[in-house]
Amino acid sequence: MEELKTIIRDIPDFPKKGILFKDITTLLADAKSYHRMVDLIAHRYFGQNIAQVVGVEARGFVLGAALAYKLGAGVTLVRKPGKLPYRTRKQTYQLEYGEDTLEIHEDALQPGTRVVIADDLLATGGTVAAVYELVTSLGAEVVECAFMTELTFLNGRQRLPADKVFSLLQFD
Ligand SMILES: O=P(O)(O)OC[C@H]1O[C@H](OP(=O)(O)OP(=O)(O)O)[C@H](O)[C@@H]1O
Ligand SMILES: Nc1ncnc2[nH]cnc12
Repeated sequence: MEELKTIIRDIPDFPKKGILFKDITTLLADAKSYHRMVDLIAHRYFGQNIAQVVGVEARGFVLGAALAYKLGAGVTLVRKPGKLPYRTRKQTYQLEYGEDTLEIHEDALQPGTRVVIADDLLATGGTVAAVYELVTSLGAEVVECAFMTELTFLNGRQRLPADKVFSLLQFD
């Protein structure tokens, strides 16, 4: 895991002064590291009847789609406002460096569908808490929220039930 962590690049003061941005593009571009990261996360959910992976725009799509393919699941998109064409549910939230809104199609998930929510990074947890709310409001069952990386010092996991968070790489 230490090897995977070193491939992630730190960018100070992006997108705002005081934020240390974890740039995962370097990990994604490295074929061996990207495949290893996806394989390690997917392994956790084999045999668990995951029907859908919910990917969070935009970086969450890169993990979510690969994970869904490995698990034989479908992909459900949670997108930034105004991008989904059909009727949507919306949730506004705070994240480490601002405020945003996310949307899901109101017919995207059937009640009882077993889902994994996938995103690249857990920081304050505002984003994933909003996605969790959207997904559960449709009646789906969240098996777990899976992240490539977690900034543990921001305590984002406290925004979710204790048994619903998994991150592959942690930064203290
Ligand atoms: O835990 P939080 O404090 O909510 O922050 C984490 C979120 O921030 C980033 O998304 P961003 O909104 O920057 O979007 P992007 O994936 O489109 O770059 C990241 O991909 C997570 O979704
Ligand atoms: N520090 C950070 N680095 C990368 N993505 C983020 N999303 C929220 N906080 C972030």
